[in-house]
Amino acid sequence: MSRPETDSPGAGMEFTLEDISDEEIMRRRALYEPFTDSVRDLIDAVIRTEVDDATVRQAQAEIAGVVQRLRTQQMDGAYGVRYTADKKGMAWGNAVIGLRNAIAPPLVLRPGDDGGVVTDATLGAAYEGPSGLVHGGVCAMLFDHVLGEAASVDGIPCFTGTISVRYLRPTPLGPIRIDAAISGRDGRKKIVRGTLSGPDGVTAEAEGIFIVPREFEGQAFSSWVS
Ligand SMILES: CCCCCCCCCCCC(=O)SCCNC(=O)CCNC(=O)[C@H](O)C(C)(C)COP(=O)(O)OP(=O)(O)OC[C@H]1O[C@@H](n2cnc3c(N)ncnc32)[C@H](O)[C@@H]1OP(=O)(O)O
Repeated sequence: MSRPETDSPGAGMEFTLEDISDEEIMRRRALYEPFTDSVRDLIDAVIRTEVDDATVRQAQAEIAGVVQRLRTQQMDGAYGVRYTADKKGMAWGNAVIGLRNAIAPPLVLRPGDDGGVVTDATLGAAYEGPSGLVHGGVCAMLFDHVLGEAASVDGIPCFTGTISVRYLRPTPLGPIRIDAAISGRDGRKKIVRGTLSGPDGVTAEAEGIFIVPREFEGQAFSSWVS
């Protein structure tokens, strides 16, 4: 299957116009959300299963059959960032928020009290680094996206220029929360700070410089459908 029409503000930064109705967005969400969740379950089951060797081999053959069936009709390349004519953004392949990406937790963001953004998620066995703890790279990835969303509150997507993470204490696997908000602005640059918390409080903090790429100026999204 070919991709929808591409609007190309710069190399490797394409947004793709796919003007579908709200009803069609809802239909796709209703179809793909449980589909992606079942693959998330599969990832968790593969990590934690203790069945015998024959059962593992049989499961592998069945999974290969499903993959073959799905690949009979496939888009070229990655999903991309798509948008409707009224500028609703759909980053459904995104590694952190992607509706169709089973490796995304996925994070669902909401406005914070301070003009920033907040998200709650549960990180299971697939996000492990040290035993029973969240991988440091996963923490950095989640910070990168959530701080980026906080920087993009006016609808114009910002790119990460620089981000630093201070790991204060280990983050246990399980429920987490991230809070982020803009702490300073300088032209196209925004300074954003955030915290990652587990059940016993803040475990890591991050600060980043997020920049509106010149090519994105004036290209605001109205909302982000995840
Ligand atoms: C509802 C919708 C939601 C939308 C929600 C969307 C959320 C998305 C969050 C995703 C976050 C990501 O993963 S983004 C993907 C990871 N990041 C990237 O791939 C970025 C790759 N780098 C680049 O594309 C570029 O280098 C940019 C865009 C960062 C900057 O390029 P540029 O625009 O040409 O910048 P330039 O004119 O040279 O400089 C502008 C100013 O920024 C400073 N500057 C430039 N680069 C950097 C840098 N890396 N770190 C610090 N500062 C920098 C310069 O000193 C200058 O300051 P002064 O002289 O003016 O003081």
